[in-house]
Amino acid sequence: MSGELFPRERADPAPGAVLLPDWLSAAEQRELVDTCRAWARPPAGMRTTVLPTGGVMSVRTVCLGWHWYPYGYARTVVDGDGEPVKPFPDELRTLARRALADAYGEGLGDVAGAPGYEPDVALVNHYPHGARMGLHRDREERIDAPVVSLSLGDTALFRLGNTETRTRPWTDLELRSGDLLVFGGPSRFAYHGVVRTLPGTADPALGLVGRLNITVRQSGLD
Ligand SMILES: O=C(O)CCC(=O)C(=O)O
Ligand SMILES: [Fe+2]
Repeated sequence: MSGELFPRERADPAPGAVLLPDWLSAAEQRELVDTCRAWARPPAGMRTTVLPTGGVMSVRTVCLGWHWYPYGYARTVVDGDGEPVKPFPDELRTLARRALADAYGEGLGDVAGAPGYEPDVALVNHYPHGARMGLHRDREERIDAPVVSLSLGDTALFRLGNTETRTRPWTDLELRSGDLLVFGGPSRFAYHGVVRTLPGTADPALGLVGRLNITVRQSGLD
């Protein structure tokens, strides 16, 4: 982001987890926000998710490729309008492969599922002011290929925990617009969540109220 005295640096908060700040250019961010708007439109558009406990998630979500619901994947929006999920776009496949190459570099060959990455699902979450996401694991996927996460809009306070428990140790990371976070290898099934977002921190030129997060994944389903 502009106004930084020193460039924000790459971080390796846990084995297999890599944060690349400002990975997306301003133009790429604007384009992705526009594309997310198109994905969010019905049919199979952005919806509110109700958990089996009856709780309502504070983010709103649209899925591509496979529809995530608590807790599984389907080809149609089984907990919404029932329409077929929108296809997983080639542009996200290309972007996610570039993300793994940049995050892991020469170590890519040692990360489970990173060589030959074939992502086929994306979850696009919109965080209005006040939204958060409790600690959870992304575990509806059948394989351990990395998750690629892109952040747009308001800054988030993201908590990366451990694979065993919902409790400490964890590392809190600031995810700003344009940041890339990859979690694969030993971090693939780590607990994680969004503690809060910081309203009004996005560049107004992005034209986005709140925060968007895109996670790209490989489901292992067919
Ligand atoms: O918004 C984020 O940064 C994380 C989203 C997430 O964990 C998920 O969609 O499963
Ligand atoms: Fe997640």
